[in-house]
Amino acid sequence: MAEQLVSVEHVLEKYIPAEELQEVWSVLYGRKLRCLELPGCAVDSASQHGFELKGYMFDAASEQLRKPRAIRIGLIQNKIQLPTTSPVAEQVNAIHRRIAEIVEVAAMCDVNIVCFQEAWTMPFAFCTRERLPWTEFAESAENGVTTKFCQELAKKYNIVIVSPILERDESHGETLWNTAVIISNTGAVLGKSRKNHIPRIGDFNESTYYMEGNTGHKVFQTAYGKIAVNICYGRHHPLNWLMYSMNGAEIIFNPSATVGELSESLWPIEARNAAIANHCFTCAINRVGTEHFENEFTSGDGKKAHHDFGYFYGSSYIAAPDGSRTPGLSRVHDGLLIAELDLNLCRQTSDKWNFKMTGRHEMYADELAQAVRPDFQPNIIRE
Ligand SMILES: NC(=O)NCCC(=O)O
Repeated sequence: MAEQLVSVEHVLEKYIPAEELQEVWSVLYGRKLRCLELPGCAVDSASQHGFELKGYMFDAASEQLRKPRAIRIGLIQNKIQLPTTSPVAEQVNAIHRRIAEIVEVAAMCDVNIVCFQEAWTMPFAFCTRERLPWTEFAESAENGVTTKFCQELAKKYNIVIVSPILERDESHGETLWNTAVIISNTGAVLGKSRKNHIPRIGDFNESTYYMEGNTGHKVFQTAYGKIAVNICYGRHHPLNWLMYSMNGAEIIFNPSATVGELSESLWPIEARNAAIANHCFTCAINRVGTEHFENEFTSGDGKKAHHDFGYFYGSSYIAAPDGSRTPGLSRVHDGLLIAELDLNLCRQTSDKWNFKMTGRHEMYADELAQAVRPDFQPNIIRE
């Protein structure tokens, strides 16, 4: 089998002549971002623990009345640590240990907010449709072992943590949800945001496991800025991004689990477009690796029964309101992507492009209200 491409950026850097590379970066990525100088101890630790570490800076123009609002965010992408047949508690513990190593490096780099990938404590077993053992990975958002683990890290490092888990909601008949828990830098659980849109495509048999979210489009005021979480498949829905932005999100995280054949060509477009359209920063995070399941499964799409989803292609990246973006993390390795953002760029870009002012939302609201009615007739004029 041919070796997997590590990243598109590697190929560009290898083959584009140096004198043209800068312009190619600008055309493809908006502008060439400055690299962050990261402390030697962080670089050493990332290399010792075998994960990629990259850092970039999105600056903004200086203003007379507002100070820069520079904060650092970190996105973590990773493989599962143990085979999917290992005992559940061992799998969870092993992933906790891995994430603790990476968060420690984030803290060395003065990261203020860190976000993990979708359903980060478990293999993405929702392809299988089997209940046990996968539903055993579900935990309380308020006091499950993973939330407690994150609370300790948050307090230790004074860091906000976005922790997307499979949630078991004991107050509502043990209902399962796909939920991001937001843990404040004080260690308190600030709240939770559930996945609104559930995929019904290919092997993504997720509706077998959990329900469409009922938490709307919450925005969380953290010590470092206003954040929201649009989980995975929600990135295909422009109105989902829009509503987080309407509630004032300055950064929208998009923790995901998606595979090459299905979505890799959409990946660089969707979160980046959302950053542009909504005058905010967006953060696309995807897991890496291929996860093997003991029992074969099919998905009613004519494909022969198989044991895995295919490869999760990583490529996590951050996009800014002005359309610029970081290079992606690798398609194959665990990694930590750090960016320093000046949040003033959100309003500066909004004042320049005026998408919020020119949005005509009242017109869409009226037309959408009609379009969802059972007696709706499309507005088509015919001769
Ligand atoms: N986890 C998830 O929603 N995946 C769906 C596939 C995709 O949106 O690319």
